[in-house]
Amino acid sequence: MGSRRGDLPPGPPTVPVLGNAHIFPTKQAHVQFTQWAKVYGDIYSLMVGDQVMVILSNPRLVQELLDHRTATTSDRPPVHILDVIAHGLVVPMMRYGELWKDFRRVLREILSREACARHLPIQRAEATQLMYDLLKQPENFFTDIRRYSSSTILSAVFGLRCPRYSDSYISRFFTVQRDLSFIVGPGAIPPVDIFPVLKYVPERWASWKTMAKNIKKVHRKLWYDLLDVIEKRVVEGRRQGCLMEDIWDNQEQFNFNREKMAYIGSNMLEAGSDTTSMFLQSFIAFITAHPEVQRRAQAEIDDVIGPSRSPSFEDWDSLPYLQAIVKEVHRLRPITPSLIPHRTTADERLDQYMIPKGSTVFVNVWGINYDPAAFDEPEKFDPDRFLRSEFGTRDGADDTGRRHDLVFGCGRRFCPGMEFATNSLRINTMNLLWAFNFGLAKDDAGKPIPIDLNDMTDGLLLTQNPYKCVVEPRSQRHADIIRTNYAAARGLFAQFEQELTPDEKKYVEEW
Ligand code: HEM
Repeated sequence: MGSRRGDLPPGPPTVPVLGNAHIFPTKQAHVQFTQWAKVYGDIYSLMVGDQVMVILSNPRLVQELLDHRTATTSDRPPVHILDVIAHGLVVPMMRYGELWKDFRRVLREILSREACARHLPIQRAEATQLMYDLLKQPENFFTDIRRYSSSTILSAVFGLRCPRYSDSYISRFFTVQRDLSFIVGPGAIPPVDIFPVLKYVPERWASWKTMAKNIKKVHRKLWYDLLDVIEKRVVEGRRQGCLMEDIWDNQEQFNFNREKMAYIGSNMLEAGSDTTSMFLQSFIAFITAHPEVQRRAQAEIDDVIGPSRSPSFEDWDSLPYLQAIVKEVHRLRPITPSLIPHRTTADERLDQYMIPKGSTVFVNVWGINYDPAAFDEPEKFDPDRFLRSEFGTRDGADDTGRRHDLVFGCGRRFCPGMEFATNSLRINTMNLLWAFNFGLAKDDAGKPIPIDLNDMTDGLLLTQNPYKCVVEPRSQRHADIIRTNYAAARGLFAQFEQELTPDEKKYVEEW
């Protein structure tokens, strides 16, 4: 146990029993994955006990294995704690099989391009509130963005918006997110997936089991409460067109019982909320730290849109420099820098190596995006690289298998929410640059406080840790248009505010 077979991809030396488990990175894994790629190559392996982990750091290899051989590379490694907490109903970590196919079929249908087009009005209206919030409380931009992304998903999925960061559903959701990230994070519970025998330690010696039970209770209560909102609305004839009402209406056709319905809603919320806000938080950090890029993007926006109206969705195609900025932020801050691992269900050969059935495969997006053989000065924030070449790569770079949407995953596990997410990113990046100047905050002595772009979160999802910046409207005219648009959006919001508490309603009236 722990040793590496001769036909596997190379990797760091192993020790008996543990293999490489003792050096498997528990923090910023993508950074270590990238360092090892420099030593062992674009395909290498790690042994964790007797489990094989393969790390791919080259787009051609990713395409060959995960995009082309999807029948045998679409499973996920087991995560016992999610079986306990969520009965295995968390789609991003769900094992490949009939249950996953049932969920995926529904997600494909309700997150299709046409379905997402139906939700554009509320996405736009929520984005208007984001601008309005930034006008009124610019110092809270970090949480304003998080409110935006969660409220947008809650609105589209449950027809239920949260006008405030502290509103009940949204804050219950954030608690659930925090608990879940903690318990699936490194070191929170013993390594039960590597040593399954640990699952059978009685609860009196395994406090993590009590913790998991408590988290499960809070989770299920939230998801079932949200489902009750939908049921009540449908029964009382107050439908408002959200995604969960579609699922409710088609539950037989979808083969969905109450539990599956409760969890599919939660899946969209969990997978779609922080991913979107984290991108926008990184985006603002980069444009604040690079004022010359910000000014040039604003000049482009002014040419196309001007100060007399706010951006419309259709403007996106006329803004090549902004498109290049968004690509560059995706390159430098991929939200999931090692994606979510896939697992093989048959032996596969890749180049000269064997990848045995049951291997866990990580895509080292970070290493691919920071590869000096592909990108000139890969650490540099340089949106122009995407104007010079399709993928931002240097002359003569090998682009086999390279694609813009790798940050959204591979093969059959490709993110089903990409369309929804992309719409949000387009609307908000246009709005933010049209409406505001983002500048460095100043300390008490009036000295600018630089943003440390290397101060990033640790965990499955990657963004900047909270930072300070000054957010100011670009002119009185811009501010007036934001206020007018927010007032106009109130009509649409009303359909999503049926279930607000009296306190929340009062807030909306006074805000
Ligand atoms: C910037 C925003 C987003 C990014 C970067 C992102 C990225 C990803 C990635 C990398 C995966 C894993 C793909 C793989 O395993 O190969 C994934 C899976 C998933 N995403 Fe997204 N996502 C975003 C937004 C969303 C949104 C808005 C939703 C839903 C409304 C969503 C729903 C899901 C679901 C349900 C899965 C699991 C798919 C499966 O395992 O079959 N995501 N996403």
